[in-house]
Amino acid sequence: MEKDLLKSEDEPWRALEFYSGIGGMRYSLMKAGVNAEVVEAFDINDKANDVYQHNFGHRPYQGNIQSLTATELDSYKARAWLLSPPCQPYTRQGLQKQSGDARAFSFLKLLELIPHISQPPVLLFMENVVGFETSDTHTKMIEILGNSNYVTQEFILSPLQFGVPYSRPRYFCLAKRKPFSFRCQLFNNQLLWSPGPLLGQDDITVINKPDQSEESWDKLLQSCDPVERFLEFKSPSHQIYTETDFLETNNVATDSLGASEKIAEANEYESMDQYLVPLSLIERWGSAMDIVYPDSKRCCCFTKSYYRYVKGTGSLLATIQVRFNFKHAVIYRVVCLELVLVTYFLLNTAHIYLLFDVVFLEPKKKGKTTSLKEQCLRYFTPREVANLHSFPEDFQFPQHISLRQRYALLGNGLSIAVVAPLLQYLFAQPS
Ligand SMILES: C[S@@+](CC[C@H](N)C(=O)[O-])C[C@H]1O[C@@H](n2cnc3c(N)ncnc32)[C@H](O)[C@@H]1O
Repeated sequence: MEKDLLKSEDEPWRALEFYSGIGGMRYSLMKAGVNAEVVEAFDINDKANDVYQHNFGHRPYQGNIQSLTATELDSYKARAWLLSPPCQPYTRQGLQKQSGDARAFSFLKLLELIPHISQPPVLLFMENVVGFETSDTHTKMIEILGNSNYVTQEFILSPLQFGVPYSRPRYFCLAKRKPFSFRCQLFNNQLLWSPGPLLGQDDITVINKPDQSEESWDKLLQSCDPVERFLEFKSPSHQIYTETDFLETNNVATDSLGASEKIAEANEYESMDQYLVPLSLIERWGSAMDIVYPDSKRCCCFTKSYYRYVKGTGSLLATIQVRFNFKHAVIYRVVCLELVLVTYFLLNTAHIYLLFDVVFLEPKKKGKTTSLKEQCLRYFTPREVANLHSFPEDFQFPQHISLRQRYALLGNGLSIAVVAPLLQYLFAQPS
């Protein structure tokens, strides 16, 4: 084995975390339990860096990754690179300018530096949106990695495949520099849609695209926990701190200065009011909303525009379950019809026509919007989105990060439930 690839067994892998955001990759590395340390993280966004610093006690290098040089990268002596570059150049909703999009330049620059680094990384892990795998950036990445002696295995996986009721399929590229190799080499240079290899299933059938039949979809969803397990507020009632509650729970002397500011602060994030979906939005966008219930086994991907827009940015939670299904509709009409007939025989008056209207027209008038209004729709809270991204309980936002910023940072993030086993698989050495 080349001298520069060697490291003693108990020496941790030195890793660089590019596009570190709020630290999803670092949490995944911790969760994976591999012997690795992040020696530097890089992000241009100061708010993301505030959150990172708050949780890890280290402020990432704040600057444009595009301006890093081969000499600077060499100086970290890092053997593993973890990257989650911007997704916008490849998203279906975007312009799909791919390598022509300025937001792709820094990643392309890093790739181009690899052949010029005296000790290029031994392990490389990259995350992006589905769509990246057909882009010209992907072609370029595979070409550079191939020419630089790497072997790759690629995956498209979603938290749903790991028991989390959250649909967020993402593309992942795992690369190892030869003579390092993957535990199962059958999957070299393949795109896999199954977590099978991560679970030790080395069956060649995992290479096939997933079975999209309703039956296999149902089976997958049934293996997920209900959404309820990820909620911080389980009851529909609003939870607003009173001054006494706050003072009691925080052991604050009643005469202490600044208590009311603290209450206001607590209210800002503890109150449910701010999470309720306004009726005007329900009236306008109700039919386009993705509504889930506490017992649902799936919710939609939260994007960085969640809470700013309701359409296509993530699911909303119905806190009061009023599901008017076919069975209920039949029972409703039978009961009402009996009522009409009884009334007719008892009263035999013109009011009967009015009752007929109620029985037969009311359910039709009850459009989706009406029933949505009754369901007390609310946004998932940032903590709940973090839970669905499998962030640890001790992850926190510093107080000065606004609600919108919290959603935006989380929307850029990744699923630890998916990334941790992938990292475990990448860092494992075949015996
Ligand atoms: C898809 S997000 C990655 C989020 C991260 N994995 C997490 O867990 O939060 C991309 C991140 O890259 C940062 N970024 C984008 N372009 C950059 C550049 N040229 N230099 C440094 N950081 C950049 C953004 O600020 C953003 O935080």
